[in-house]
Amino acid sequence: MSLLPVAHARARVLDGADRLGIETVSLADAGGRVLAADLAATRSQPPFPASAMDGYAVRADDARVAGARLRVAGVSAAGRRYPGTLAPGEAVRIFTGAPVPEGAETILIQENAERIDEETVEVAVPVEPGRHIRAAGLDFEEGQPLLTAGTRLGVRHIALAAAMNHPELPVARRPRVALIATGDELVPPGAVPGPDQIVASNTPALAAMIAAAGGEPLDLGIVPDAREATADALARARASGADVIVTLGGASVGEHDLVKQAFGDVGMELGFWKIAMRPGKPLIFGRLSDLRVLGLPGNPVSSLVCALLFLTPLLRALQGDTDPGPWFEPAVLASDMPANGDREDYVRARVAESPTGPPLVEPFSVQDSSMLSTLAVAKALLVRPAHAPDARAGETCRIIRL
Ligand SMILES: Nc1nc2c(c(=O)[nH]1)N[C@H]1C(S)=C(S)[C@@H](COP(=O)(O)OP(=O)(O)OC[C@H]3O[C@@H](n4cnc5c(N)ncnc54)[C@H](O)[C@@H]3O)O[C@H]1N2
Ligand code: MOO
Repeated sequence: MSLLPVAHARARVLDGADRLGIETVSLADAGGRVLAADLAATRSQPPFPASAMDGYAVRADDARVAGARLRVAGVSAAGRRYPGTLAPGEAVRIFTGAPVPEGAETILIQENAERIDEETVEVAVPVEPGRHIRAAGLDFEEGQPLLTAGTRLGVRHIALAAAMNHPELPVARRPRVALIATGDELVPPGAVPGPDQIVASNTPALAAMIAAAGGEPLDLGIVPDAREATADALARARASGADVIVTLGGASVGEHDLVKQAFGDVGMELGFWKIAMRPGKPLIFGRLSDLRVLGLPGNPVSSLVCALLFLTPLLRALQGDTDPGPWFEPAVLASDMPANGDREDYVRARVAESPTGPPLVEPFSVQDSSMLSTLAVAKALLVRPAHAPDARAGETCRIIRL
């Protein structure tokens, strides 16, 4: 049986995935959330012509020659404008961000002026018209649409939204993801493992990945390798209000790999099982009415690589993110690579940046899917397409940054 290609598998997981709902959050809570509506400026910025420098607001004709003396008629400060109109021969002391008074046409910076006394300033270096004045609306105009629905809000977007005077923002509801670890051998971090046991590392890793992708992880603990216990955990996951259920382990073909059967027990419609990917071949995907269910392989690297390629794009799509990833970049092979088999390979690699072109990528020599120590220091996954012929150092390739 030929295995399902990775791109087809991802298309099935993402099929119909759309924003789940909208809620309003304050700017302070908006970081990392996905904007759910287009946002227009409620005001122009700056709302008035503003000085970009500390100095003197003057008429253009009054500042053309060095030595000209002007009468200081008043002060315009940020937040408190000079109320009058500048007459010929007058200057107004002005500060950065302050409204430029009526009649003023340029700003003489204070380094180029000499204050003679309380009432008089002298032009030391002449200044051309229009210097250091920010026109009203230079940054943006009232009504201008500046942020679009589907944008994941970072620091810069929050700054802009605040400047547009939106104290709260409509954002996508966070998808809830129930996590179920399966395996008789697993104990939670911090417990004392028995002689045949290991620490379940996948749940905390997945929880961190889910949170970083804007989701809400719900840890439903570890269940033993038993079909009923797994089906029972799936029922609990459904009852918890999860949007996505993720199981960890038990996806493969051994007698203790019961997840697919348990999915069947609770009525899951199978989307696929087994894909042309290394690591991650036994990945399971299905649907339980509105819920999406991903059965990730238990090997820690397989689990995390599958989550990176399938779960995080799904979570982003469920927030209406217009660019859900994964994101590939060009790179250059630092060493030769053998021909690839029938599974698309995601190879842990080091990356050396190059000042002149794409980065150089160097695969780790050992790629066992149980090894978290190399995953932790890898900077990228090098993507080798299925059936790729052998490749030489210097050839281009694609990577996913970690
Ligand atoms: N005869 C075959 N055997 C296997 C095949 C196959 O096609 N034929 N596929 C292999 C591949 S590829 C993978 S990947 C693994 C995945 O198997 P499972 O999803 O059933 O995973 P488990 O057997 O439950 O566990 C595998 C491995 O990972 C450890 N594990 C499990 N859960 C966790 C966790 N939460 N945290 C840390 N480590 C975990 C577990 O102890 C095992 O060592 O199957 C191959 N076998
Ligand atoms: O595909 Mo498994 O995930 O190779 O180790």
